[in-house]
Amino acid sequence: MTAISKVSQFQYKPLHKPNQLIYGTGQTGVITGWTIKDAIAKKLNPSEFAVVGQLYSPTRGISLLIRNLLANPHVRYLVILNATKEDRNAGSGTCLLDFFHHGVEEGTSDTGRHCWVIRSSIKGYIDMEIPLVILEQLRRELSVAEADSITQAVSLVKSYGSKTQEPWGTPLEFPMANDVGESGCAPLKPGARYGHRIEGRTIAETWVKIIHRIKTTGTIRPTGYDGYWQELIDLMAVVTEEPPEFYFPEPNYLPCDRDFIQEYIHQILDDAPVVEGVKYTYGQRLRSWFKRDQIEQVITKLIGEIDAASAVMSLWDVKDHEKGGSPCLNHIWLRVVDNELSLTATLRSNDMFSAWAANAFGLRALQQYITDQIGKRGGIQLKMGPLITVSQSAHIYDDCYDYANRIIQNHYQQIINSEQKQYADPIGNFLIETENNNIIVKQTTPGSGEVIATYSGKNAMSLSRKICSDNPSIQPSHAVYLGIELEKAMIAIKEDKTYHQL
Ligand SMILES: O=c1ccn([C@H]2C[C@H](O)[C@@H](COP(=O)(O)O)O2)c(=O)[nH]1
Repeated sequence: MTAISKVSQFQYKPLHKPNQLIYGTGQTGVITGWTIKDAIAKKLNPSEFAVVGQLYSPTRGISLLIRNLLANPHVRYLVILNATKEDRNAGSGTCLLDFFHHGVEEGTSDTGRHCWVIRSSIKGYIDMEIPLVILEQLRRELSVAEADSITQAVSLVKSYGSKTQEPWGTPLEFPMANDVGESGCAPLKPGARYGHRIEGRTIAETWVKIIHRIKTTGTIRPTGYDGYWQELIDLMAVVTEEPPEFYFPEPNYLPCDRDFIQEYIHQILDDAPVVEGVKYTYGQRLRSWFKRDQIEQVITKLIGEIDAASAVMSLWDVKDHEKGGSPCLNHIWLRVVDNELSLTATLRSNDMFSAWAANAFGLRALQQYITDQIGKRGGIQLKMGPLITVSQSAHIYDDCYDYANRIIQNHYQQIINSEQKQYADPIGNFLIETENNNIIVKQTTPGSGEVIATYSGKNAMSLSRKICSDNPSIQPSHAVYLGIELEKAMIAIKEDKTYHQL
């Protein structure tokens, strides 16, 4: 191809995942894995890149990426960032590089779908609807480079940005098989669609539980962005003990890191000028959009009236219906109970895999700021209460399913096991004894062990049912344990043996 001398502006037109990409007007596509796409985009001028996106899944994501590249033949360069351990673990960048270096062969996916299989040690598939000759052409026409750090990726993009080339062909689009996205990822278990409650000590722990809940019982629905997501409606997450310095697991399996969060917190706490074409920031909505500083308002409100149930901040503007890109975080409410300040945030739409953790860290920083300011200015020393998020559409996009499944596989059971060992059911404990051929159950408070209810009877099933109906929020593992113990007590009475609670 001949280089053209005039500076060109290209518009990237994605066929898939438009909402998850960052666009520029250049000719270089930048692909990251776990590294947040914004982390690289913010170091570039939009004229230097065509698109920046995160590729999570070699088995589903690469095919969509290739479809997008075929629809945008002005993209002549690719920079694939394989920077972190998580990027390399995921393997999607490596598999994509292998596609360009070694090509594909005909085969079947793990679920038996006929497809192109990438010649790579990592499983990666491309839809059969794309002809081989086109894939071969794409491999020839694009210059592909791997970067092992953000700095290297940025300098590669900048070096490509200085060259301008003609598009290698005309945009191409290929049919999608109907089953893409919907089949093979049906919820594993039936369950309620509305109003789940999840609690965890830290954001990291709560996140794993959220991912598990949505992946196992969420409903699969079209996203409106050429894809599918799995969704629960009105999912409440309660984070009880996130430490002030924030907890990041080692190695960090969250889709955000400390550096990203340090930057992100400013978007929530600090005002930002309104710039045409630039989306809202939460800080702007809170500090100035409505011509009021709402953060200041709630601090003043609570100092003046610590029991106020009206410490509200609103981010939704009624004009948001008139244009796209409305804020996902809409309402924040603060409440002081027993000298602790809780913060409840309502998000109309929440990407629980990629965005929730960052949203939660940002909100926790806001909660900390308000707690500190009430202390400093009002002399009222409050403890940090829980952070509560209510995610109305709580979803996981289909291109994150592979990662989500891996997170569940690697971390979920461990978290549940350690929780179950703590026997910390907020409804308290049950002390079981037998007396005169009766089972006696005393319910005690979790803290001081004060007896708050006594149940007695001969039948384990009736007693279990009564206790569960009186305590509907009993933890499932606690209920199971209770049932087993009551049954053992009943058998001991029948066989005239001594019963000891375990
Ligand atoms: O702070 C944010 C901002 C965005 N999103 C996600 C939710 C949706 O998946 C998508 C926004 O899409 P719309 O609802 O605006 O179309 O981004 C979040 O989860 N948190």
